[in-house]
Amino acid sequence: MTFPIAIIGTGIAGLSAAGALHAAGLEVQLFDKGRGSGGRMASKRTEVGALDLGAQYFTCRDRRFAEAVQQWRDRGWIAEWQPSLYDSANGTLRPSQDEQIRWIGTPRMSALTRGLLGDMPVRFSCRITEVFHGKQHWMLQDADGKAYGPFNQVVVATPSPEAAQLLAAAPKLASSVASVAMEPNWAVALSFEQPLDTPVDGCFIQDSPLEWASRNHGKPGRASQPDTWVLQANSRWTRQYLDLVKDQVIEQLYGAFAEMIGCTVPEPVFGLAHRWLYGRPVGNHGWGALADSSLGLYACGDWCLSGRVEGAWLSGQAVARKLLQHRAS
Ligand SMILES: Cc1cc2nc3c(=O)[nH]c(=O)nc-3n(C[C@H](O)[C@H](O)[C@H](O)COP(=O)(O)OP(=O)(O)OC[C@H]3O[C@@H](n4cnc5c(N)ncnc54)[C@H](O)[C@@H]3O)c2cc1C
Ligand SMILES: NC(=O)C1=CN([C@@H]2O[C@H](COP(=O)(O)OP(=O)(O)OC[C@H]3O[C@@H](n4cnc5c(N)ncnc54)[C@H](OP(=O)(O)O)[C@@H]3O)[C@@H](O)[C@H]2O)CC=C1
Repeated sequence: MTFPIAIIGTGIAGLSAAGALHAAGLEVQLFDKGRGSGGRMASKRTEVGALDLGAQYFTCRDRRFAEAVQQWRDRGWIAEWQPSLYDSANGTLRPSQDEQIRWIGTPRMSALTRGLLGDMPVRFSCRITEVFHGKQHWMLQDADGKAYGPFNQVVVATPSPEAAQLLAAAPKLASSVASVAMEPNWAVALSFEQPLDTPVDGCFIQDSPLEWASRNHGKPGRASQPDTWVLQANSRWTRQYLDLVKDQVIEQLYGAFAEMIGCTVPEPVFGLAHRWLYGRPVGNHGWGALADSSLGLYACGDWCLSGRVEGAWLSGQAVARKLLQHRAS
């Protein structure tokens, strides 16, 4: 008997895998602990509009990814962002324009994952805590003790530390997954009553607690928002202040931003902090995806390739290929 394939995680990796399996005629069932899709590409809805607190944009180097990106653009899910780019090092702010094409979801980052999800079946606000073998097939259990299944295969598309726990039924696979550590990042959004008097749309930052700052409302589709900026702390600073209360994180990163941006920065009228506990994988791996195909357990995510949107999407494609090849063999 055939049962659906469970996919845990509706970030870009999980949705890439789900789309490829669905296109191959297989039935999938998605789960996510979040209230919507996107994971680290999600946008937070706030009183000042939807804010991209995770991925800021994505670039495209792989030919297969380039084809998908063109389709997404044609469907209106993404648009090219042409920021006025700067860099800041040793307190010096300089223009740093380049030729790179940068894409963003429009009118918010999560528009892309909403589009990819389409009408595939999904259960949100459902934190899976266990993947276990029933009589013959895989079952899932959530944090409330509710069971789901049976499933023929399970694809775990979460950050590596969460995936390692879910894959405990395949110890060798779980130990490979657990070998990829992930670094945290604090992200802060600040809104100002009047637009800041600066030409900067995005800035790569060194020698500061911050590594990136960008004008959220300057991105395509977000013009109706007040002047809102997203600031991202580097992993070193984040590790040091991992448990700082949010108000203090906002205050400190506001201070670092005001020092860096080179114009008067009034008190913000809105501030929000978000901690990404598993923001960025340490190192790049050329794995594509990992699996114990004989057991029917699979894993994908940015941590299998590069810690970027493109790496996550490619990993989702790789896991789907592995699964389809095993079914065909
Ligand atoms: C602050 C920040 C800035 C970034 N900026 C960029 C950028 O500018 N450009 C770029 O290319 N990349 C950027 N990245 C990286 C990019 O966001 C990721 O590489 C990519 O989104 C990862 O996708 P994923 O599907 O592998 O994982 P995720 O997006 O993390 O998706 C995993 C999903 O699994 C769900 N999940 C986890 N555990 C469970 C569970 N137990 N049960 C159910 N669901 C679960 C989560 O809710 C999540 O939706 C950034 C990341 C961060 C944190
Ligand atoms: N958890 C995380 O915070 C996290 C952040 N990530 C950031 O994602 C972007 C995307 O990386 P990608 O390789 O797709 O884009 P870029 O080519 O734009 O940037 C790569 C790095 O190259 C430097 N860079 C690029 N353009 C410029 C420029 N015009 N001026 C100066 N520097 C530029 C910059 O690195 P450094 O700051 O010099 O170290 C870019 O970071 C990228 O910003 C990641 O930091 C990815 C994953 C997780």
